[in-house]
Amino acid sequence: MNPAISGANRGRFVARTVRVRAPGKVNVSLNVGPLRPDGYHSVASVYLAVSLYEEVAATSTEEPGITVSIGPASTLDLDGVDIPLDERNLAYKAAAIMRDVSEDSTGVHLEITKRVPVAGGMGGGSADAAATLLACDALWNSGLSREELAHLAAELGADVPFSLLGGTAVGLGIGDELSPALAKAQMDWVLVCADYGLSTPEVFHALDRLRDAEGLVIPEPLEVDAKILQSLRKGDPDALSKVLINDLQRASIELAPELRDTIGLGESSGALAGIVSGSGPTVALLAPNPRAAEELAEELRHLGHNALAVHGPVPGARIISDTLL
Ligand SMILES: C[C@@](CO)(OP(=O)(O)O)[C@H](O)COP(=O)(O)OP(=O)(O)OC[C@H]1O[C@@H](n2ccc(N)nc2=O)[C@H](O)[C@@H]1O
Ligand SMILES: Nc1ncnc2c1ncn2[C@@H]1O[C@H](COP(=O)(O)OP(=O)(O)O)[C@@H](O)[C@H]1O
Repeated sequence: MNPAISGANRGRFVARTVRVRAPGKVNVSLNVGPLRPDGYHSVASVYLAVSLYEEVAATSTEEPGITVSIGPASTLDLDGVDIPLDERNLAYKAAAIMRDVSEDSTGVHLEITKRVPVAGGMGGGSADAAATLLACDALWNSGLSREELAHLAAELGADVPFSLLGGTAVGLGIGDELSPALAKAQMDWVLVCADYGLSTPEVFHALDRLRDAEGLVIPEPLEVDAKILQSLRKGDPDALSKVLINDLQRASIELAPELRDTIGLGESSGALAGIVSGSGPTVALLAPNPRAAEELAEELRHLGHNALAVHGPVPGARIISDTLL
């Protein structure tokens, strides 16, 4: 039973806050197949969870309903950035789904601490959804297994199951059919964040247009290059740098041509290789070691870029505190 309405507290509402953090991701490889009748594209991707985290604090409220706010500890400049706080917010949607499957649900307020660039190709909204699923599961004692939560996650978006799982994983289907992959060592990256976003569906459409114009037909089933998994398994950044691939990259560059320069600048400043993360516009630069990543980030910041050293793999969504107020 929910501690807020149990035992000594019966009859008196006691609010409880469950705080969860969930990572953003980089697609180390992303192969994209043809457009499917349901509007999605089949993909084969290797996801890597990186040390840039969203946090969701879910607080039970006596008033029924779901409310969402952006927390003051957010590190993004959110001026002019469009994050809906109503039922269109992915965290709101996740809480609504959990409410439907929980017997002991209450009202809930979700405070999101945003650190992953919005519409940046790093799955920030998906991390909020994954964190909210886990937080509401705890808050309402729903007792769902990780597998059941992953099922609900897939209803919320292609990237949401991975933020729940974390680590390194191969994603097939639309990216939601996950198999964990081994990664022996941490890889070091520098994320170069843009001050604008790209719409994921628009980037997929741009790729379709480019391929149609070329008459390019992608054979299926899609597969992940075994060399990607070998280099991750060995923890060999040099080998990994030679096989990074993102089919969406040229579409992102078509919509935001300066991304090509950002990758070039990173590579000429010491990165082993650079790649657009997912649909972009965040650029992920692979560094040979943690120190090189810090130095590269510093150098790029000096040149006026918003650059951040991170590492991965890191774990998926985790509860970090659970407090009765
Ligand atoms: C491209 C990727 C790579 O990991 O990440 P982002 O760049 O968004 O972070 C993902 O495939 C994005 O996943 P996610 O952002 O969860 O997508 P969803 O909300 O489910 O879908 C948004 C829209 O993107 C397009 N979409 C998404 C996934 C997919 N496999 N094929 C698609 O065509 C569809 O137009 C869909 O309506
Ligand atoms: N919790 C949320 N955080 C960020 N964006 C959200 C959220 N909920 C809905 N959105 C909408 O989803 C879009 C894509 O968000 P995001 O997950 O940050 O990007 P991406 O799909 O590129 O990884 C945003 O432009 C925003 O309008």
